[in-house]
Amino acid sequence: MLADLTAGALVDAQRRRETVSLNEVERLALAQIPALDALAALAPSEHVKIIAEVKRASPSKGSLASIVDPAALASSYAAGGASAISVLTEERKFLGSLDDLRQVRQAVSVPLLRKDFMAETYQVFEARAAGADLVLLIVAALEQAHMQELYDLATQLGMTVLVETHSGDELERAIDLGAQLIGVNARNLSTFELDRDLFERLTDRFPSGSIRVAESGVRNVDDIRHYRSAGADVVLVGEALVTSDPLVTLASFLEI
Ligand SMILES: O=P(O)(O)OC[C@@H](O)[C@@H](O)c1c[nH]c2ccccc12
Repeated sequence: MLADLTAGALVDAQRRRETVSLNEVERLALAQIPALDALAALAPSEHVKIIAEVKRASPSKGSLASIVDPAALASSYAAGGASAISVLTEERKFLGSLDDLRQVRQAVSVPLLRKDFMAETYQVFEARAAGADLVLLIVAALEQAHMQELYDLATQLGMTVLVETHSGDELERAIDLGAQLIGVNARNLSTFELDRDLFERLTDRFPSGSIRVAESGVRNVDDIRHYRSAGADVVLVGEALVTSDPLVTLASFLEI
């Protein structure tokens, strides 16, 4: 469940911190070339935009794809027209790593999202140091004042935050942060239940000018159409891409 995933991610960050100190990771973050403008890349347009995810496994489904070369997969996502790429860096259940993110950064020039369970400033600096342009903050995992602190740090580092919600109350909290890029995850990260109609129920409550992201549960082009007709500007897709020919699948999605 969500608390365990977050606790595990914090233990792993603590371990890395023994090798790379907070001061050092901050220095590396500030030495990076500036972050790409993800809000521009994901701005509403005539067709739906896709954030394509590098995802080997998940706690709800187990192994999805071996992905020996994340950079090669990301290159085909970019070639196929993905507007941004999400790289899962959580190690325990999603079998990702920061190294995956670094490799992908070398291979593509579209905005990159570090997808992980972020709960301390160290992880935000790490994301930027590894080349991320965006970070994920999950409202259900964070207390508001702490989330604001992480949000503000990411913004100061030039990154964009994708704020993930799973209810109307969480959406309010995302809006209170000042979030401009807001996601609704169809999957409840505590029960792993999927609700593909949740986005549709929340879509009217997004502030005007915000970018609406529908996350999870896409099986095929009909699911993209469903999210799009409910008002999604962007859809975040993992499993359907890693278990198919990503170029073919993306081409069909981007017609919507
Ligand atoms: O593989 P899917 O069902 O297309 O889902 C992708 C993405 O939305 C999902 O991986 C995700 C959404 N929010 C998260 C938070 C943490 C880990 C993973 C996620």
